[in-house]
Amino acid sequence: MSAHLHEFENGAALAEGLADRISGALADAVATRGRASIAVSGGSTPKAFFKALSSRDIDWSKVTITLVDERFVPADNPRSNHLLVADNLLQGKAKAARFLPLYRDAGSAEEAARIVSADAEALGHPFDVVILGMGTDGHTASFFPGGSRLAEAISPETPRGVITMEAEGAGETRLTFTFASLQDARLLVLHIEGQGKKDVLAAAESEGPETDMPIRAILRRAAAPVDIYWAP
Ligand SMILES: O=C1O[C@H](COP(=O)(O)O)[C@@H](O)[C@H](O)[C@H]1O
Repeated sequence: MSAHLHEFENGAALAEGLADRISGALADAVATRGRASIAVSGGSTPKAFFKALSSRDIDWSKVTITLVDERFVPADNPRSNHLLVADNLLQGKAKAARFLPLYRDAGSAEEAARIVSADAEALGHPFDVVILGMGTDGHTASFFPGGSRLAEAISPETPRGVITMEAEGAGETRLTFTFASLQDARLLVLHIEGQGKKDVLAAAESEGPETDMPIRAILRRAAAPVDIYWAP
C-alpha cells in the first residue's frame, strides 16, 4: 500500500478541499459507469465536509451513499450515523442521492447485517469512494481493538459485506463493512483532524499488531493507495 498526506490550514479548508476531490471522483464514476457509490464514516469529524459536499453540483440522482459503519440504533437516535448523514449530507443538491442504511428493523443486528449485505451487492464493487475515520484508540470503521469479531472483520479471507461487532467503548452493537469491502475502493480516503489523531496515525504507522490498532490493516494491506486528509 502507499499513502499520501494532504495537509490543510484548518478544518474549513479541509472540508472544501475534500469535497472538491470527492465530488470530482463521483462525477467521474457517473460519467464512466452511469452511477457512483460512496461509503462514509460517522463520528464527529465529517460534519463540515458533509455540508460542503452536499452543495456540489453533480448528478446526485445517480449516486448511492452508504455508511462504512453504524450503531445498531434506528435513524432517530442521536447516536445514529444515518442521522448525521441525513442532517448534513442528504441536504441541498445531495438530497437527490439514494441512501442505503445499515440499520434495519430486523429483530437482531445479525439479521440486519445479512439483509444489508445482500442489498449492498447490488451496488457492485469496488466502492467508487470510501472515506474512513479513525478513533484515538486506532479503530477505523467498527474495527475496534478487542472487538468481538475483529479478527474476522479484518481478515482478507472474510468476504465483502456487513458484519456485527461488539466492543467495550463502542457503546451499542455495531454494524460494519468488512475489510474486504473497503480496502479496494477506487478512491480510499482517511479523514482525520487534530494533532492528537496525527500522533495516533504516527503510532499506527510504526510496528505492532494490527489488533492493537486496527487502522493498521488499512495502512498496511489495502489494495488501494490511502489518501490521508488532515488539518490541525
Ligand atoms: O465510532 C466511530 O468513530 C470513528 C471516529 O469518530 P470521530 O468522532 O473520532 O471522528 C468513525 O470513523 C466511525 O465511523 C464511527 O462509527
